[in-house]
Amino acid sequence: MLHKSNPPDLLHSLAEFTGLIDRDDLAASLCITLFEMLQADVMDFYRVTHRANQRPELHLLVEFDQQGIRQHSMEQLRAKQSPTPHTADGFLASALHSNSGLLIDPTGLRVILCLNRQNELYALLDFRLKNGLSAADLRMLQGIVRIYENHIALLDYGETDTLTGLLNRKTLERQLLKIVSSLQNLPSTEQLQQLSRDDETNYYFLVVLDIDHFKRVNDKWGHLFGDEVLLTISQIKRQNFREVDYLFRFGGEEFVIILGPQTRASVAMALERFREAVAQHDFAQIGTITISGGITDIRPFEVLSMTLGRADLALYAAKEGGRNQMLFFDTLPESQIQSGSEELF
Ligand SMILES: Nc1nc2c(ncn2[C@@H]2O[C@H](COP(=O)(O)OP(=O)(O)OP(=O)(O)O)[C@@H](O)[C@H]2O)c(=O)[nH]1
Repeated sequence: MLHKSNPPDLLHSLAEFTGLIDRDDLAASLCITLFEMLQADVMDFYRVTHRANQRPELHLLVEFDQQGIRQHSMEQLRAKQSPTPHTADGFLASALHSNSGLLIDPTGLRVILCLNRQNELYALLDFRLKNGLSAADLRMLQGIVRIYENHIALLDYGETDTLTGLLNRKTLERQLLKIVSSLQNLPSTEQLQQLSRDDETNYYFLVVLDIDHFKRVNDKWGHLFGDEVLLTISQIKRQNFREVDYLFRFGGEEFVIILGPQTRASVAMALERFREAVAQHDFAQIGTITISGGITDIRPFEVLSMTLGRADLALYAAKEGGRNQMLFFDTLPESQIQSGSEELF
């Protein structure tokens, strides 16, 4: 039985969460709405991530019980270097593989809601109740889930670039801010501030990518062909990176990727694989296209323009050095950094 059956209160809660644009805040707000509405003992919100040919992974983002609410973000979980997915018990595991929107265990006191995004499982809400739910309660729950899913779809629409479907520039600023904030709360902040990078530690990296001689493509084949190249490269990018990597179209023919936390070597490997996949792709009529990239680590206490500035310097060096290559900022000679920094910072 619904604990809070007062429609104005429920409407107020719904209005609150549809006013939010941050997905972590949205998850917490949904939990608060439902926790207040149901006679729940415990409520857990899991984000589900997918990788090609692997089982979906669960990440516990919100825990709510009689002690209160504990909220985590994907960035916090990753920055703590504990991206280890949550181990699912039997009921959670069955929810991961079911197409149903709602699962109720035989006692009627444990319920899992499946939240979808673009026909893919996006999150699971697992709650334990004091009393079972009536048919009317279930319909109400399903309605709230649909409002949440529609809101996520609208947020996606506002955060993506229409041509490529990648995240847009506005979203990059917000995402970087979240990562930088999660880094500055770590005990190892000092080490992350140091300029030199070791091979074993995991860092976040930002990469700026630029299509080589793209103007020639537009000039020779026209903008429609140019747009097709942008689209194809975005698709190759999606196939080569994980769902948890952030892929942005920064503007025109420039792309940004945020990777991590991972080692320098694994970033180099992923980017090399992507560079090769583009270089080996046969672009209809046009033939071969290559890309260049500049890579830098993301440091605590810095703003986007500083991170981008370092990556841009490395990209510039990659172009100067013959294109079709990815360069780390910290491999540039001091003279190149000095002269570039004067222009950029
Ligand atoms: N088709 C298409 N072209 C775009 C878009 N945005 C930017 N461009 C084109 O991208 C080209 C960028 O050219 P430049 O910055 O001069 O550099 P480039 O030819 O790529 O050469 P390098 O970067 O030095 O290798 C210009 O011709 C822009 O018009 C877009 O959305 N669609």
